[in-house]
Amino acid sequence: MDLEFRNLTYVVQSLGIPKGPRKLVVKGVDGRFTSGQLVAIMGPSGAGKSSLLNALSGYRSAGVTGELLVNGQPRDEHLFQRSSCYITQEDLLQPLLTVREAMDVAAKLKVPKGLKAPSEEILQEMGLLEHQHTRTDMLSGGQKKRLSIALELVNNPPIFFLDEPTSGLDTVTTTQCVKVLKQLARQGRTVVCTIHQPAASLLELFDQVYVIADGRCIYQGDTGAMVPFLRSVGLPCPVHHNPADFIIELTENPEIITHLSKEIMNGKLYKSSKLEDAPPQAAPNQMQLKISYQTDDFQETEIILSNEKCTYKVPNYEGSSASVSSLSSQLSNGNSSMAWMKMQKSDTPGYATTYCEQFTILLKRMMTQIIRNRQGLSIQFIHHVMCGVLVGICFFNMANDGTQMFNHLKLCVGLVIFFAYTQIMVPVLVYPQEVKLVKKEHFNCWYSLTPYYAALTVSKLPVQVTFNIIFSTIVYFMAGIPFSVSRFVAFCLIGNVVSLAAEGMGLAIGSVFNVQNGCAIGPSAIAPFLGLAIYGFDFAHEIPLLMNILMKTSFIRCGIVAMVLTIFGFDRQPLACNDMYCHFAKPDVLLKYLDIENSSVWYEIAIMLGIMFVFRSMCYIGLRWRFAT
Ligand SMILES: Nc1ncnc2c1ncn2[C@@H]1O[C@H](COP(=O)(O)OP(=O)(O)OP(=O)(O)O)[C@@H](O)[C@H]1O
Repeated sequence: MDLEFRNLTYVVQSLGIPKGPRKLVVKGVDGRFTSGQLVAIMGPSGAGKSSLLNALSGYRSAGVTGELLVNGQPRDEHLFQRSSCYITQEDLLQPLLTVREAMDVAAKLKVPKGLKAPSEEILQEMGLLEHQHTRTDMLSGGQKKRLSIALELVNNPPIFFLDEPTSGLDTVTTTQCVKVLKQLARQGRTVVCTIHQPAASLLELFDQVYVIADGRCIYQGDTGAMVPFLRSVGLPCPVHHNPADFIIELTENPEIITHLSKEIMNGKLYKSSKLEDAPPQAAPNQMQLKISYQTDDFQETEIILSNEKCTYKVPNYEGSSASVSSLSSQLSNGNSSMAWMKMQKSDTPGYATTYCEQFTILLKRMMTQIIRNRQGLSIQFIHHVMCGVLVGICFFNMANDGTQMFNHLKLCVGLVIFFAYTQIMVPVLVYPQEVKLVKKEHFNCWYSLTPYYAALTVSKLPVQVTFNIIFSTIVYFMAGIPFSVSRFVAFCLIGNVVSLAAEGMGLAIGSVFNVQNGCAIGPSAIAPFLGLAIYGFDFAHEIPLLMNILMKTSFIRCGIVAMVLTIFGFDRQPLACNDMYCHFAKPDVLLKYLDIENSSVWYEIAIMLGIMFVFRSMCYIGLRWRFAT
């Protein structure tokens, strides 16, 4: 597939706020990347390489304007997303799975039922077959990079975008990696990657170079034509100097950037080494270097030479009905686009599998990862048991003592805070990395967000609920709360609902705001809810209406009220009184004193579930919105 862009501009909000200052990072560039070519986007740091790649691939869409054409036709975003893949600079691989398992999950999600993905061949080609039983987190940097490529190869997309695939790799591994990319390109794919400053030997492996500086294109053309171009504009590259180093050194001078950008018409021109290599008599003037593309209609592209015109038909973007025998043969015989067309036949628009299949595959993957995370499980187990025993010791056998009214309240508040803080830490620690991974997989059309979100919620429940029940049981019996089935069930249920609501709040803040910072502020976001809860137990004064309404939004308050109602409700008998007079020995007195005698445990739990639902919906919408921009 040929990719063409015209007057491409990318504007970002410098401070990340909608009405904040804007910065132009890609400045109306043109260019064209053809199938079968390995293209390097080069430039100094901060030039806009990643921004250009993100804009071209669709990984970023907010702030991008300009014309994007695929095979000469305007780009259909959904179709393009399905036909391309984006490999991030960071190796985002699912942890705790072996190479083979990761490949199998990718194949199940990306290849429609009935078609067999050539996982074995791909692993063989990528040199990973002997490491197929190694866990992804144990692989070396180069192997991780090759696995990232292998995972995307299972459905054989015709366009590959890679952001700095060689960063962090040594020279030998870098060369191996670029050779793999070259092989992919030779099989008929369009492979575009950003690269910092390649060595001369590495640069030669690229077919085409696109150099960007200060958001403008300063060179576009065949790799071999770069030095002659620089010579022709009065900037000869010294002999024995690496051309990549030389052109990047030139960008230190803003005037040279302007000069080169004008010469290459900000990417409208393509420098061909064939024309450069042509004998002087075949090039009577320098105009033959200036080639531009014009599309009169969606079927033809005109290449205008100095005074001659040649026209060629572009292949049809929407597809072909040609049948192909087997996918693996297509992989090796180079008919990448055809193979891809065949892979896309599925009942679910946009995805190779149905939502139900996606949910099942993802749930299985998540459960496997949870079970294999022995260290995490052990830490959680010890944490819950230790905290349960400590809380139990603090309030040992107090639950039936009519003189301990304040300690009873402290126990209820303490329990709710424990459940809230324990769960809100989970998004803080895990979510930022998880979101990056999901964004990559979702963007590369592995699955939709809905089944992912459903699987995420369901997969965590068994472990979360089990640990909460362990903690609750220890506290319940150590504190000496009288046993009744309904009281015990409500006691355990409250803990779980509070923790789910707190986790939902952490996820919602993380999704709506920046994921890293959002998750980090999650724990402090509990504080206002706690404040409202404590304010609500103001025995002396009338609570103003506004505060009353705000208090209703505090899931912490709901949790505490439900906890008090559980411990002192359910027809509880009067508490033991070892003093002359115990004002709160009768449970009804305490409930009346707290002004909650008319409330019910199930009502408070229902409100908490409602709040949890709102938080989790916010998280889902926030994620959707983030991924869409
Ligand atoms: N979301 C953003 N908000 C603010 N500035 C941004 C954003 N994205 C990119 N920029 C700015 O745009 C410019 C280009 O960034 P980009 O990451 O594309 O550069 P790069 O050429 O890939 O650099 P490097 O090689 O160092 O990764 C930089 O000055 C960067 O600070």
